[in-house]
Amino acid sequence: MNNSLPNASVKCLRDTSVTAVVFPCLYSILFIVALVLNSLAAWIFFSIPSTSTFVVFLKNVVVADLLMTLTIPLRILSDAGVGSWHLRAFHCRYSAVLFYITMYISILLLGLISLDRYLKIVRPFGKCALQRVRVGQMLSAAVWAVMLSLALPNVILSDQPPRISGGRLKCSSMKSKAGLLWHEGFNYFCQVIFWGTLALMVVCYTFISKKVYESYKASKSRSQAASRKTKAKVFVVVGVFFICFAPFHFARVPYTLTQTRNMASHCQAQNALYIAKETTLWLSATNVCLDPLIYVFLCKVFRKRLTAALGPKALHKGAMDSLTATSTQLEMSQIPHSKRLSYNGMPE
Ligand SMILES: Nc1ncnc2c1ncn2[C@@H]1O[C@H](COP(=O)(O)OP(=O)(O)O)[C@@H](O)[C@H]1O
Repeated sequence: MNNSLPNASVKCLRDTSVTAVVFPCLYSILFIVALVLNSLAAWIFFSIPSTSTFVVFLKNVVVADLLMTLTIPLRILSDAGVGSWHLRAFHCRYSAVLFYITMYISILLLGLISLDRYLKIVRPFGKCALQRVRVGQMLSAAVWAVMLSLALPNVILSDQPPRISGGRLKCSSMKSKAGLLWHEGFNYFCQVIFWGTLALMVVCYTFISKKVYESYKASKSRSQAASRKTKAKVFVVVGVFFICFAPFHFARVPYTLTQTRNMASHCQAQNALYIAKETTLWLSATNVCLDPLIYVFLCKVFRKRLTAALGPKALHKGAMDSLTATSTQLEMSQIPHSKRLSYNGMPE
């Protein structure tokens, strides 16, 4: 393996004619929406006591999403080419790393949330170790600690004087040989995190969906349409997760190889892969706006606090009902109360 920065990569100037205009605009919109939604979510969540692992994980997702949102302004300036190369270098070394880590922390936490919902159905009343608040807090802390410490070499090993040869500074040009090696290895590790979490979610939600369907049948519900709708809604969370993150994970591997090995020696191909990576990364980042919707749909306590905060008049009951109807919470009004099983796994 050739661990040195390929000459082709250094010589090939990054074409930023499109990215310098389009991405700052796209990220600006994302920043405003994400800041409003996540600040509101944080304000509500931190008035809710951590009485379940579910709330613990959701609180951690809010913190990760808020941190990720705060890195966006620097990304906007860096993409737009505003400021000196020092700003771009700061983005490469610190801000971009934090952006990626918080993204993967969110992914891991969403995996833990699906596992938690699954356990809630298997043991609605019993408490296994994973359902204890203390264990939830320790697991969340472990996720943060592992991700932060494993990404630290990405910061430390970006210590080379940046090579700017006319075009935009490439983050990989600030890395030593060891830095490039770690960057590539850590990116493979992140691929495992994403595809592993996706597999876990598919298994958990398939099981949840099956249980919800059985719950319908047991109630001898006449509404087959409602049952079908329920099953479809169950997959909304997994579907959104896949659509947001999968394209980036397909684009990331070949792009990383252009950074670390002599792959795609054609400059045009390198630029195309860069644009593909940037576009799909923006799509992944939109997840920071979608997570707050999950809180509304899945977390009853959150929904109650939100309604109270916005005031009963401000949020018309009809509007709230339609929100709940499109939710994945799957409250089953046709089912006798004693047999109801909601998507969030709790007998309502
Ligand atoms: N999955 C990841 N986790 C943590 N840091 C990452 C990850 N992927 C890339 N990085 C770091 O983020 C910075 C920007 O990387 P990258 O987006 O590949 O560069 P560029 O903007 O030049 O395409 C680099 O320091 C890189 O090591």
